[in-house]
Amino acid sequence: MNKEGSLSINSENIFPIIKKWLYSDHDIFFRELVSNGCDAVTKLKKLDMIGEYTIPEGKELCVKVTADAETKTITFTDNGIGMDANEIDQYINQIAFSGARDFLDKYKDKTNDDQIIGHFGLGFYSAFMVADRVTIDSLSYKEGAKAVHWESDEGTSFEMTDSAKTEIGTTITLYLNEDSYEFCNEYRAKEILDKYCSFMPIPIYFEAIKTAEEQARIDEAEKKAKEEEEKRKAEEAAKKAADGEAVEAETEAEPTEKAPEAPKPINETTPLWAKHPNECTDEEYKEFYHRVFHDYKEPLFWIHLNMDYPFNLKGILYFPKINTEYDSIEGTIKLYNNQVFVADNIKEVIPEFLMLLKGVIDCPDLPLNVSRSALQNDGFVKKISDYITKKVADRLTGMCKTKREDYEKFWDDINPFIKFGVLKDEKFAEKMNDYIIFKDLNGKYLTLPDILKENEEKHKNQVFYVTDEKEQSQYIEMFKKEGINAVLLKHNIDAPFITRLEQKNPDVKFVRIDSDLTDSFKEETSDEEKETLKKDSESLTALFHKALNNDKLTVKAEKLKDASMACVMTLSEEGRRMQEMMKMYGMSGMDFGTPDETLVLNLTHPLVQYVLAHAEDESVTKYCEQLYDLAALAHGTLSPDRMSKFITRSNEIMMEIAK
Ligand SMILES: Nc1ncnc2c1ncn2[C@@H]1O[C@H](COP(=O)(O)OP(=O)(O)OP(=O)(O)O)[C@@H](O)[C@H]1O
Repeated sequence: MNKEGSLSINSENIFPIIKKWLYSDHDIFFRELVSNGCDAVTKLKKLDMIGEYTIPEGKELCVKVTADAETKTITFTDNGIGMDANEIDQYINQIAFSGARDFLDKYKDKTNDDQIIGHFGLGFYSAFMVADRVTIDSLSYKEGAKAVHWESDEGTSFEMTDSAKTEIGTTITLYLNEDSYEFCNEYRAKEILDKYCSFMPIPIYFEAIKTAEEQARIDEAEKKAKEEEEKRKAEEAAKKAADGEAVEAETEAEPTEKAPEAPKPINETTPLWAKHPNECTDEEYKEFYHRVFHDYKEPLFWIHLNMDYPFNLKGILYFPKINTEYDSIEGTIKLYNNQVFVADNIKEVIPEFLMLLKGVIDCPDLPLNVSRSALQNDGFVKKISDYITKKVADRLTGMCKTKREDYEKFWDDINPFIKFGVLKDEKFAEKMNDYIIFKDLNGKYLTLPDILKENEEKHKNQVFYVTDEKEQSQYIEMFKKEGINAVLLKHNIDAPFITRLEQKNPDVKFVRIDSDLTDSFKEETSDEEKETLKKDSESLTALFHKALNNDKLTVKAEKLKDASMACVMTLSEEGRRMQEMMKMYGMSGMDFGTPDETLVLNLTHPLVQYVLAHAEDESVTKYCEQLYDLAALAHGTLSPDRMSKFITRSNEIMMEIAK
């Protein structure tokens, strides 16, 4: 047999397009060719099942990939169904190439922003991304079939002749072009196979052949190591002999040559997600998590998705443990199509907030050979995404209802995720509404209605919160002394989250613990005293403005119950939130001035009384500066300049005491 033909593809048009398309993932040819091999094996197994073919006893059907760094080739061999000359003509010469051409025609004008998900659909043709010359040797399972050799240079014309292949199946050989030699490197090839093929349904074996030079280097190193070991032993024996110790003849038998271990497939043909949840143990879930996500920490818990109808979807979503409250949370959702890896974090299919989790989703029904924008508008895809969201919400609310202890235990880790979900997804928000809890100053968890009820009497519809336990410790102490509760809201997500809560509950107001001093902290004052307070406030304001050379600072005099505190700084809630928002939108480089600070001076404290009584003294400036800095320090840090002045001044004050 000898057949030649033209594939009627204009390489000048097509190659630049393909190269552009696959610029970032040239490596997908591994996936396409290995999965073609798996398909061929699956088909043969089906024929065996329906009695049209009998797989010889003991024969393992598999795919073998060999990366040969010496000859710069990669071969993909399967012992599946095989193809005869007609089939190659039909599937490769016509369908494969026309398929690739259709694909390119359809997408050549699209920009990179609208990429095809995972580049599905290029199939066999993707081999030409990395190889100038590709050959196929195939023997069909059909009785009396003749083996065929097919080859093509550049992918534009082909030649078909007889092949010497004797085993049923197909071998595809890629003669890599110079730009693509990296793919026959053992480690690179293995890395790509791990990425795409780790869970394909047929065993895949990998073999690497080193270059002659590499092999010679390895042999040389082994020889050297052996010689050194022998030299060491001889020296040891000589030393013992010199010391008069009897030198025992080496009784140890030479280690018997170990039989070489049978090669192991690189993949797991039945991944955990494909099993029924009842058949999986906690240990298996954890092991899978560590292995797939390279996260040494234990996951908190997981959700096994297992759906057959109305669409087929399987997967496992893990809630990861977050290292510290400052960790940015970034998950990975790996998308598979029938155990073939497609890509990570496809936001068109997986709701954005779920991308903070780690997990795998396998959905064979997904239309993957379409562009991203098409996926986004696809009703079916929307259903999938809604289903996943619902499952996650059900699991969380279920846990809150029946295992409240667990829910509270996980809350610190999972709350940023839930809050992000509430902000991003209205349906999720609706479901989670009654299951948002808040940790209070005593470490107890309360719902919003619980907190409002607690505060009903003195602070109706107000929720006090802490964002930083260290910086706000002075206020926490005050709150605790007065028996007023507050909740911890320490994550970045909390700022937009409480804004949302306020929008949804217009009566409720969240105020940070340091934003104001409510009447609860002040002594009761008669009208007369109020008058004096007002006057004192005015005098102190004038005094501090002059001393600090700052007219803008708001100064207030109060009679606080806690007599041990001379002064406190408060920051207006609104001003602070506004500033935080600016920061979040990346406008932090701009100067927005200090947020509305108020220096509250405690008139029950002797120091404040002293300042008031000695307004004319020269030393009073120092007192004012020191009080102002102390109030600011209790609330965070000072600027470097202010800090050095503070230290110098503190030393001076101590020197005065020492006099
Ligand atoms: N290793 C193989 N063994 C048997 N048949 C094969 C093999 N590789 C390819 N084929 C045949 O060639 C056809 C075309 O392959 P190609 O990879 O281009 O597209 P596909 O696998 O059908 O689709 P896609 O890869 O886009 O999902 C296949 O459908 C199959 O019939």
